[in-house]
Amino acid sequence: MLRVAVPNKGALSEAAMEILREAGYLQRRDRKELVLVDEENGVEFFYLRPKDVAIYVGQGIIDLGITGRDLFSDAQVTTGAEEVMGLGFGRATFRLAAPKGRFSSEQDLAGKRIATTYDGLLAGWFADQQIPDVEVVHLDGAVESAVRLGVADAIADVVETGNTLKAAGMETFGRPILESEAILISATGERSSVGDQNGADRMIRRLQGVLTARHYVMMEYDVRRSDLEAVMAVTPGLESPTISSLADENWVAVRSMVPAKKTNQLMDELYELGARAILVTSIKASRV
Ligand SMILES: Nc1ncnc2c1ncn2[C@@H]1O[C@H](COP(=O)(O)OP(=O)(O)OP(=O)(O)O)[C@@H](O)[C@H]1O
Ligand SMILES: O=P(O)(O)OC[C@H]1O[C@H](OP(=O)(O)OP(=O)(O)O)[C@H](O)[C@@H]1O
Ligand SMILES: [Mg+2]
Repeated sequence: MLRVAVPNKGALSEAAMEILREAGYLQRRDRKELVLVDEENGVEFFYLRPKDVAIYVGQGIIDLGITGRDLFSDAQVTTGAEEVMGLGFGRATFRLAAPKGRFSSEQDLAGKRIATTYDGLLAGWFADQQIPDVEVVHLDGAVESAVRLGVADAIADVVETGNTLKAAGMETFGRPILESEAILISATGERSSVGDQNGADRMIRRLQGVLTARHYVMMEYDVRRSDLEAVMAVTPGLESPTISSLADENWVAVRSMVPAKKTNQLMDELYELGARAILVTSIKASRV
């Protein structure tokens, strides 16, 4: 049976269960359940702390897991697990911050103390940046208070809306350290490998299908044959658009998948290139 780790609480938990449900897997109803067996799909789900997911997968105890890119990097599991794909939710940026006006670049942090819950990730980054004598102070949360309370000179934390920093009178500075989102990781290599490779491949395909359905729409329109080349350049589709003939042989119908975010911009462009009867429908499910 395929073994899959899912965050049991925190920022990624609900959305992780939602994407798995959308992909046709059974998920727990009760937040206290630690394991759930989906007999029909041959998958055993383990609800674990998001930070621990990389450790279980890296040791080959679990085949696939959902975690944050920042958490994966922080766990420093350099062998035994790898990122398979971004899952498009739980987006946040891991950044440096300090009281307004105090620092302007990461280079200002030589010899300073930086508080964070992600000390593995941060220490690795400072080493890469060759900024000397930085002391990384590990805290378990509420790091925004660390500077005011005198335990650090600056902090590094995940920023989503920026509201928490603003409320604490702080601002980000320096280059962003990591763009994070929820990711699917897989066991790899000698020490660990996926037990049920077919089941894993199927789950990856299903999740890719959910992402396509979420991020693409189906666009259909009619266009004169003579304008076909121009409009096809605007909606090339994932592989190639479908062209069907119409009763009027000077016209054709085109069907193509396009990024949902670009819907209106593309409709404007197509209209200006002569396309008419432009229709957009959402995709409920897909296997690409
Ligand atoms: N607003 C947010 N706050 C915290 N983490 C976020 C946020 N948005 C996205 N994330 C991502 O969620 C993951 C952190 O989840 P985790 O469950 O450890 O944090 P949490 O929701 O703050 O829970 P906890 O209360 O245990 O700190 C990281 O990958 C992080 O990038
Ligand atoms: O940019 P924002 O949208 O404000 O979100 C980011 C904040 O949310 C998280 O804290 P959380 O509420 O999880 O508390 P914690 O520090 O105890 O983890 C994170 O650690 C930041 O503090
Ligand atoms: Mg938190």
